[in-house]
Amino acid sequence: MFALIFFAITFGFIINFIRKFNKKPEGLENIPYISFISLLKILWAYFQQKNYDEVEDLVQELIGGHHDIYLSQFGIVLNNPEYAKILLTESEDVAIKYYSKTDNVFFDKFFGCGLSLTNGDKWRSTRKLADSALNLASHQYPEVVGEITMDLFTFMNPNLNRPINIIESMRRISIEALGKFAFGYKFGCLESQEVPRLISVYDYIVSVLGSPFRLVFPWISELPLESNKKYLDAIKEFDGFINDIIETKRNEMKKDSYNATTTALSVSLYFLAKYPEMQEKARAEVIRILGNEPIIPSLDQLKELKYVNAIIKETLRTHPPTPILTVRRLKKPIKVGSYILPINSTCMINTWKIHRDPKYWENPNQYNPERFLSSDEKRDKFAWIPFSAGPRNCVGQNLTLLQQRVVLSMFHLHGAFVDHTVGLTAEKIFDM
Ligand code: HEM
Repeated sequence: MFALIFFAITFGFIINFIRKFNKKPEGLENIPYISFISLLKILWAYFQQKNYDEVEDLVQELIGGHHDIYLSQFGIVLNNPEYAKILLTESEDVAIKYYSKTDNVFFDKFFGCGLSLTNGDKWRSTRKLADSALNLASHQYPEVVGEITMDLFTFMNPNLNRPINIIESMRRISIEALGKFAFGYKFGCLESQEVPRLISVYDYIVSVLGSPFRLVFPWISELPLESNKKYLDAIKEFDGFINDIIETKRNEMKKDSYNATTTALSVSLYFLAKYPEMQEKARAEVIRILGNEPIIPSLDQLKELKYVNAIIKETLRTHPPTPILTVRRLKKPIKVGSYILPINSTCMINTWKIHRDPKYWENPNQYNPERFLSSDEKRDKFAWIPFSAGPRNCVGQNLTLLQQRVVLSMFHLHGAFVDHTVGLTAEKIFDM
């Protein structure tokens, strides 16, 4: 009897839980909706390690085709450049960046209160400082990245005619560039094949943070589990390490910024290896502007590399490292198209979908840098937003673009490279 009552209560609790989560919020009835059950299907797809494109196709199937807007358990997702423009250009009085106080202990513990996570006066003053510091320093950045790329070639030299792991190499460059630039510190990633301890700790933290289950059930992080303790210890170790390098710069850097540059560079190199005709065209441009000697390009020379730049832009279009961006909480209702989004809504922008919208991009799934070369580009400015836009756009945009131009051009000067991979795709690199 007792067991029966227990079973009935538990069953009732589960049904109530599902009904509560499945219910569409009031005021948003006209927006296509991903129910809790559908969300479980999406989680299942993640669990099966489906790539980003496949998950997006599943979302589309679940909401019955392409929609400019849909509602999920995490908030309202905008898939349209005009809607993105409205949200991204709103002031803080209307749409506030929604990270500053999450309920996710795990997230807050790692990201602390750095520039990307603050709002109001604190954000304004830090952003002003960061903008001018990065602007000033960006003149030296090509030299910094160039020297590190030379170090990479020396590091690779013994294995020159053997396949190299390009993602690992780009990662080593990006970490060293960040270390040298931000802290004047050498991590030693280009001295030994071993992955430095700091990096393996960082990878572990990111893998826990990225777990879809923790996103859906954030309370898991509050439980007294061994895995939670391990995570908190890893953060202590990571922060301790950074503190040891230099105390004051700790919170100024966006801790995941080097990852985005690594992904972008790896995807570009993958496509260049896959399409030799593009590689040839890029190499011809690099040799025309830099000559045939292994040199570090100057800022002026980098500006002239139009085709290399188009490759970088096309990669950031097809594989934007932040595919869903800018979570905002509405402090006042806003109107996008025919929809009124109510106060307190959580909104985000689906850059991945916007970058592949056939209304703005011809053959959107085709990798084609040429589309960025034509001078009569009439496309909506908000159809290409890998760095977001408006006041909260990426502060490191110029820096990463410089780094990518330097590395790609120096790779072309170093020699031809071919695709040695079997079954690797840009999607797989992107999901790594
Ligand atoms: C390919 C490389 C990169 C991409 C695609 C990228 C993308 C982005 C995006 C989309 C945002 C807005 C995020 C949001 O609102 O949700 C952002 C913000 C930010 N990024 Fe980047 N980023 C890159 C590299 C970097 C680098 C190298 C740095 C550091 C030097 C950096 C520092 C920041 C900071 C501090 C913010 C927050 C700005 C603010 O809130 O005012 N990023 N980035």
